[in-house]
Amino acid sequence: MGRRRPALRRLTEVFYRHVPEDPLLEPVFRGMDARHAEHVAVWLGEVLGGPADYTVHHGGHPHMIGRHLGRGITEEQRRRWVSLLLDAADETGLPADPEFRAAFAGYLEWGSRLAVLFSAPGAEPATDEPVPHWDWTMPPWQGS
Ligand code: HEM
Repeated sequence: MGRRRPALRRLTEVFYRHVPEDPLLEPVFRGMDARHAEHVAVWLGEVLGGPADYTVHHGGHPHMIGRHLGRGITEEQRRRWVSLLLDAADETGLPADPEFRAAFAGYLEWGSRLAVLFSAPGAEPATDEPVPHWDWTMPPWQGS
């Protein structure tokens, strides 16, 4: 998935370019770290089977958890985050085959719901876990 890094970088760049225009998400990301988009692209690459660069260079799973702690992400914000990221996938021409998009949307649903849980006030999530690996098993559709 190292070869997919440029596509994921474009994805997160476009996503975070739109975030300041979004009233629900703008306050969440105000003052965000300038390298955030790049780091999230590296994270997604590792999750989707690419090199373990987030684990090796960016603090791995504990760092990702730490960046969400105490933020109190709401269901509305989570839903908008997923929706904007899927819009950015279209805008940047990420592969549109049903199998990839189903897996990608599934990961975003799963991960963003966890983000709501571990960003809640008082949550004490385990941090000593590896970066997850998302796989997909649907074979390409053979219909005519
Ligand atoms: C699948 C779901 C998600 C993934 C994979 C993800 C991934 C990440 C990663 C890897 C970081 C740390 C970046 C770094 O190392 O600098 C991060 C930070 C952050 N995330 Fe998420 N995230 C998810 C969901 C969300 C949601 C739903 C929100 C809010 C609506 C959110 C808000 C933030 C914020 C505010 C930061 C800190 C930004 C900064 O660097 O200042 N995340 N996320």
